Amino acid sequence: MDVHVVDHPLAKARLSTMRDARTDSAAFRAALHELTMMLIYEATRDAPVRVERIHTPVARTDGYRLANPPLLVPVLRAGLGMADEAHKLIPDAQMGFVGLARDEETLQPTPYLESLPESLGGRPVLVLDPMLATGGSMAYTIRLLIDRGATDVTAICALAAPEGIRHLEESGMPVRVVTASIDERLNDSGFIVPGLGDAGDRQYGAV
Ligand SMILES: O=P(O)(O)OC[C@H]1O[C@H](OP(=O)(O)OP(=O)(O)O)[C@H](O)[C@@H]1O
Ligand SMILES: O=c1cc[nH]c(=O)[nH]1
Ligand SMILES: [Mg+2]
Repeated sequence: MDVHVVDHPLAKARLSTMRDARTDSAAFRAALHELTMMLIYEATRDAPVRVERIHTPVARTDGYRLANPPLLVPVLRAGLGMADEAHKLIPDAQMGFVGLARDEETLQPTPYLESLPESLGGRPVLVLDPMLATGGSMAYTIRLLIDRGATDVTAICALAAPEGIRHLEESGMPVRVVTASIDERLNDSGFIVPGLGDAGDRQYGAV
């Protein structure tokens, strides 16, 4: 499985702001927005482009646009904080939504929303979720996408735990991971260490 760690100094700075327990919700959301831009930028580096002739005020030249804009799929709640920034970079993208809440005891994802196009054959998909912990939520989401015919899926995560990467690898599903860090481990409560806490709560408040 292809795992790409975006360890650019500017990405590290945004991630450090998110990790810092003193960062308030507004600053956390702002740092996640900026980090999302960097992750999407890297994730689409090799995306095929369509070339068309355009006119500058001075001359004719080649213009470029994405040949096959991806479907963006934020995983609610925490992934919502990545949706608008990803959409700004790829304005032609369609967006689907998946809502999952991890059970605090079993750590299994409980689904509460699924709004996805019926058929995804031939379409790249970018799944947006800041946290890849046990990998259960991401694996659940990717399964929904594969069941609709997706074969080109990229998980865009601010942070990943080694356990989550291993989970996706062992699932055998066709997925690539783009993240700003692979942290040390999960703790006994399934939180990423050192991590940043609960990404949903830090953006929107505790539920
Ligand atoms: O890899 P996993 O062990 O499945 O954990 C990761 C999931 O946990 C968080 O969501 P959470 O369930 O806390 O929901 P929230 O976004 O509403 O806070 C996070 O945004 C992921 O979706
Ligand atoms: O550390 C973690 C693990 C799962 N979900 C989060 O929001 N944070
Ligand atoms: Mg949460």
